[in-house]
Amino acid sequence: MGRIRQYPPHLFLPRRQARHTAGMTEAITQVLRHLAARELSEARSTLRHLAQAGDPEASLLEVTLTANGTGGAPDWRKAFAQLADCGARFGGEFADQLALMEQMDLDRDGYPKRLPEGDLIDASIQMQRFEGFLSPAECAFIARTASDILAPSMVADARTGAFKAHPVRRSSEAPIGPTREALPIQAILRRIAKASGTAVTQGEALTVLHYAPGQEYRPHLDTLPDTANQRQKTFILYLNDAFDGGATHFDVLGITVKPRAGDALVFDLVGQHGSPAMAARHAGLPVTAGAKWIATRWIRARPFDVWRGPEAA
Ligand SMILES: O=C(O)CCC(=O)C(=O)O
Ligand SMILES: [Fe+2]
Repeated sequence: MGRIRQYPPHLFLPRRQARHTAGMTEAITQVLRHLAARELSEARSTLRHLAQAGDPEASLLEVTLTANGTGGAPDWRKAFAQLADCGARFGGEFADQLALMEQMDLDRDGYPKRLPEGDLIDASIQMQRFEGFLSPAECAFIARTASDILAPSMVADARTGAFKAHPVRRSSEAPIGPTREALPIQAILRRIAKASGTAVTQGEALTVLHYAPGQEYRPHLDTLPDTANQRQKTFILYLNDAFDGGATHFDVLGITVKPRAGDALVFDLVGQHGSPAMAARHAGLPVTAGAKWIATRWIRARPFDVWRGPEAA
């Protein structure tokens, strides 16, 4: 429903850490200014200086941007080595992230050593469910990465492109932008890529969605009406199940998927000739009690650069 013409600015804001000195705060602000202006290599060199001076917040951001290739070539191995080094020096968030990744059985490039196994639910849109795709700690980490920037979901007006609230989509959401893609998040993005048979570069920013009681996402197609790089697949992560209602319902196929914490669901959005598959129409049914948390990765036909904007790639 509607085309997403621009990302909200908070997509590019890192989650702030509490501990740093006044001088460091000023320096980090400089980095944020570079990022906002898309001066990515300038941001990286300022970060390098700060990290060398021993600033943990700058180091954490540098690790993230090194791994996802912001302002330079992506380098998981270098980023992981820096995270391990900071974990030994600072502990805290660095050590927590390393501990989370120790449970993941990753290869040297951050990919899972084994392919997650899915169950085929429907062959016409290659719908597969993965049981236990995420651990409880991973679910919590994803939700926590975006919980401070949740904002009401908006839909772009098809005529003017202006964002506005719309009853088709009543939820809160927050994209996990490139500055928030801590290594555990990037490892999960690689798992999603492997499970969906796509490249990690094809994904849009992983988006956390939160539904309060009464909220829903009415039947819709995830394909975009006007794009040169169409969405091919939707990958949904169910982060919790302590709520009533809120199933994912495919009205054309007559299939209802009951959310279970840690499960994942993937399905094709387009048919053989690249046109939208009506069978993929789906809804997030109204939540009747509790809060529903999911995260969605929409996967494009070709590489997609979040920094360059939704339709630049
Ligand atoms: O909330 C759901 O179960 C479906 C979410 C959805 O349609 C989407 O993220 O594209
Ligand atoms: Fe959807």
